[in-house]
Amino acid sequence: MSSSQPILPQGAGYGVVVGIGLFFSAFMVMLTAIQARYTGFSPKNSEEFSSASRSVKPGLIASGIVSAWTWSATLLQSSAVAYKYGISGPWWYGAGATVQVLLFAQLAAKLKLHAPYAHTWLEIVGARWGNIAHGVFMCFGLATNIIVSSMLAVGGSATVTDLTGMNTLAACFLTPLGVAIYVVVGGMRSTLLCDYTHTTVLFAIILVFVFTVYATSPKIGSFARMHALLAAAAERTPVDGNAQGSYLTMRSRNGLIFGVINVIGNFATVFQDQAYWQRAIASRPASTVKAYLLGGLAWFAIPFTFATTLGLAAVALRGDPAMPTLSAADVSAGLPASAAAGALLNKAGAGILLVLLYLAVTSATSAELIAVSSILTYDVYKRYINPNATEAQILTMGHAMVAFFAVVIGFCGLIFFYIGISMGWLYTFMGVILGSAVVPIALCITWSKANKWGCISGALIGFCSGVTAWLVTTSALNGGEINVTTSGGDFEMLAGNLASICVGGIVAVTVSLIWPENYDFEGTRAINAPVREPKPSVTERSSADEEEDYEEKNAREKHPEAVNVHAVSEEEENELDPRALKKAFRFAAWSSAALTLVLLILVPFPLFGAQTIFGVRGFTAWTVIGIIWTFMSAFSVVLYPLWESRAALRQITQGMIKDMFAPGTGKYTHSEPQTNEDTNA
Ligand SMILES: NC(N)=O
Repeated sequence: MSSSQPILPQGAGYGVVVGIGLFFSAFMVMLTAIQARYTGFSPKNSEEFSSASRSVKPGLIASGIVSAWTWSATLLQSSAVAYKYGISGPWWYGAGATVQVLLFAQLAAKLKLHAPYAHTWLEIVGARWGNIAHGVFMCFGLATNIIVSSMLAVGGSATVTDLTGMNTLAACFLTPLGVAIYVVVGGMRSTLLCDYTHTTVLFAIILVFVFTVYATSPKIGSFARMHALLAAAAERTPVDGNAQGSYLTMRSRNGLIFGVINVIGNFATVFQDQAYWQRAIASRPASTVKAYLLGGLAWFAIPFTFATTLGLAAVALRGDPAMPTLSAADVSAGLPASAAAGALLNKAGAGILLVLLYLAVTSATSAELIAVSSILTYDVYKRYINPNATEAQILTMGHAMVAFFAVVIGFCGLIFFYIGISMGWLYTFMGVILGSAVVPIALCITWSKANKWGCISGALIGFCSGVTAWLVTTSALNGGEINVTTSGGDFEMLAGNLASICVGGIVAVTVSLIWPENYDFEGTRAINAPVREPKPSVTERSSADEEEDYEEKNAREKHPEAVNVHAVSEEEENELDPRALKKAFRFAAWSSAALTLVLLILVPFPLFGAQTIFGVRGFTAWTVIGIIWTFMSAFSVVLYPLWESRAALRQITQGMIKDMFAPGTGKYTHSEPQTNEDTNA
């Protein structure tokens, strides 16, 4: 790790790692109690625990997407590629991992259309294609969760060790265990609320670094000075493969290679990670597409602006007495950001980076824990072990699996630590073993003609091709030597990623075109579909029914903006109207395709082709656009969720005030009207 002594004491490491876990556990207990008392939602119900009763509004879902998609790598690896390739690194990291979330909006729309009551994406695969497909794709799904969680553990623990000297293994185990406590306590809805608080602090800290680097730091302090320092760094050590060796150009061969790897790897980790399906499942049908488009666009600003700030600062500060020398292994471990934070702001910089990192790690880990718990509960326990499981058994299993996976994450971190695999290596490797299932999974959910055996064989043959291409390229380029270092090269990983996703896609599509299925999705629509009791006829209506109607009418008159629980589910039922969902899908398809074109082609390639080296004005404009984008992101995932939940917040506040002045009167009762926004509380 970096050559200098840790900037913070070990106690700070334990304090943050254990303290954040305990703080959020206490916060969850409080939120859950408030939620149960004033809104009527309680995670003691398994539907509420795993899918927040499918009722969450788009701002909070977008915030949850941003939070789940902000990994340790989002901050550390993006800064590492800025450090290695210059300004193209943050662009390729941000754009190359945003488009998948935008495109996922299409899958989310299809989910609501084809399987509105599913708990997991694997239930859809199982209902359409049976146990073999379910088993094969479950291996890909769980492998995705394990790789992502390991990356969180490995990246987070390397940085906490570097900053504080804390034992890496202790960090690997303590982080997921602390998160497991609050996930078990709160379930999906509270996890989304926790994500919201994490995201809020995350944006605040990123802006602190931005203003430090570009406005107040005596070491950099302006765009012009950063530009001059980057130009001087390129004079001393030109970047191999960049136009004129400059850090200030999008013409970067290795930046582009990283971009391609990034795009492929992140398709796998969105499309086959239950965490993103889970947010679509928790979302209200009418606003799922909006949530994913908003979440994707908001997220882009995090790696782009953070890495354009701290990753470039790490280059600019080379030679500064406070800046440690970074080896290739340090860069692969993602340490440029923490080195720059310490060099700029000393202990304060290191401290806030540590908090930032741990917020990112814990919120992404919470998403992974609840995702794996849902798969193990619904796709293993309920499907294969106890199909007649009761509500209580499902909930107990959900809790147990959260704890189990937290321990698994600790062990994965330990294994990767001992075999010397870093976060950067895992990040570029993920597409090699996961990429082959991307197209088959997308086809299963969206295309009636997708062929079962075409998709299964596509995923398996693509996997073998990816691993073979990766190893053969490693051997060919390194004189037959295959080890962790040689196999982690740019071309080696590029070959494996490309072979995996392309072969998987080509086999699945070709077989499906030759032997098309004609699936009507009736089987997937039936998954967990609620059994509706017919409304009693006028003659069968009891006086209790009439009394209920009378109360409902009264409540509506008193609260015109509110509806009761029955009305909410009626509204949700209306939102499942196929015509509206097909329209939402078309909107998702056009807008996500257009944004993908802009982010991956229209912006980077003209700059790549023109070999432009940014002058001070160009660099300033580039960075200021990132900063403005960051503010807009913060508004949409921090302020917008508050606005859309205003009625629920008012209801909770009123309940608390009532309780304060007349204890016991503020509690939510079933007959009390529940606002639309309650569903977001
Ligand atoms: N979530 C990512 N790829 O940072």
